[in-house]
Amino acid sequence: MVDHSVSIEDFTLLSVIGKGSYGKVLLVRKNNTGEMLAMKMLRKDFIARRNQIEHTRTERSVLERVNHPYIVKLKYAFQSPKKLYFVLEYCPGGELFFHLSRAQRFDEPRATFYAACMVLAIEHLHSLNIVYRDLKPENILIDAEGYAKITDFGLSKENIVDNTGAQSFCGTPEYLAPEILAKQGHGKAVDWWSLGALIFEMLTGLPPFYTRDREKLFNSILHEDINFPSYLSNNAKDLLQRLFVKDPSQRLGCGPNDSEPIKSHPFFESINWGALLRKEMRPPFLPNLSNEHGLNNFEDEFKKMPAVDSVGKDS
Ligand SMILES: O=C(Nc1cccc(C(F)(F)F)c1)C1CCN(c2ncnc3[nH]cnc23)CC1
Repeated sequence: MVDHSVSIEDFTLLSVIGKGSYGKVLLVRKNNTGEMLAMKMLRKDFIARRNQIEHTRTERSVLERVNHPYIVKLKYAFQSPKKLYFVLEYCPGGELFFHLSRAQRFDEPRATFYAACMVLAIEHLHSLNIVYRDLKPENILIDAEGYAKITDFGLSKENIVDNTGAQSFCGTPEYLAPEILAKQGHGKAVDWWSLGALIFEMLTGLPPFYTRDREKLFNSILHEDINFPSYLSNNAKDLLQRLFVKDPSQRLGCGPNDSEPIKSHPFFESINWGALLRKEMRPPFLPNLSNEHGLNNFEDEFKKMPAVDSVGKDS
């Protein structure tokens, strides 16, 4: 269970690793154990203004009871008059997005490995009747051994949408399933669509249906078929075709066995699912941790910011 009895004094703030207008993420050390952790600080007024209290509370309560090797653990949660603090396990490998943008694209074994970690994480959330909805490279982190984990949802940067309404969908829409855009509600099948979008982007370097024009993007997600680069393997193309089915009831993974037909697809033939769940499969890439605490795996723009207990302007 998450410990609520700690306070900011129990931590030494070391470096900024993520920042937005309403919050930031710091690399911190827990003073009594020396443990390195990621502390997410959010401004209450910002969340309240966007009536995200309920959303944040439910997401947090979800996170508190989830324990899985490929889901970032929430270790501590506490608050001050103005702020909420969530202390999560630290992944020194940084965001998957950081590595994907530098590598342009991943080879199939690497993409398959990260996708398989995500299949197990999503399968676990679905077993708790939780739909993740937010699978995208920025929400996937690499731990010290090179395994991929999904980060805390509901508190991630995209989930607190601005209330202009213009951005009525959370964050970048590339991975949104058609049924979300068509406002037909969304069940577990949306996560399998997003898995397809993640695999596509890891193998090609671009999200599916990539266009700068938001309107065209929505229309193509809703109505167009995806075209696959010729270098994709037949297994990859076949799996992606079955995940990019617009009708969620016909999509792979939407049946009563949820992830089973996905795990048994030839694209994942190299994965020993039991071994992976026990973290006994060797990751394809070891993050470079030479620089202290792996900070080389985070954007430079954050590192020059002061690591202080303040968020936003009026704090
Ligand atoms: O949250 C992030 N950035 C970000 C960007 C804008 C706004 C905000 C918010 F306002 F919510 F604070 C956050 C990133 C994702 C989480 N990050 C983690 N890195 C390492 N270990 C981790 N363990 C858990 N998370 C991480 C890297 C940073």
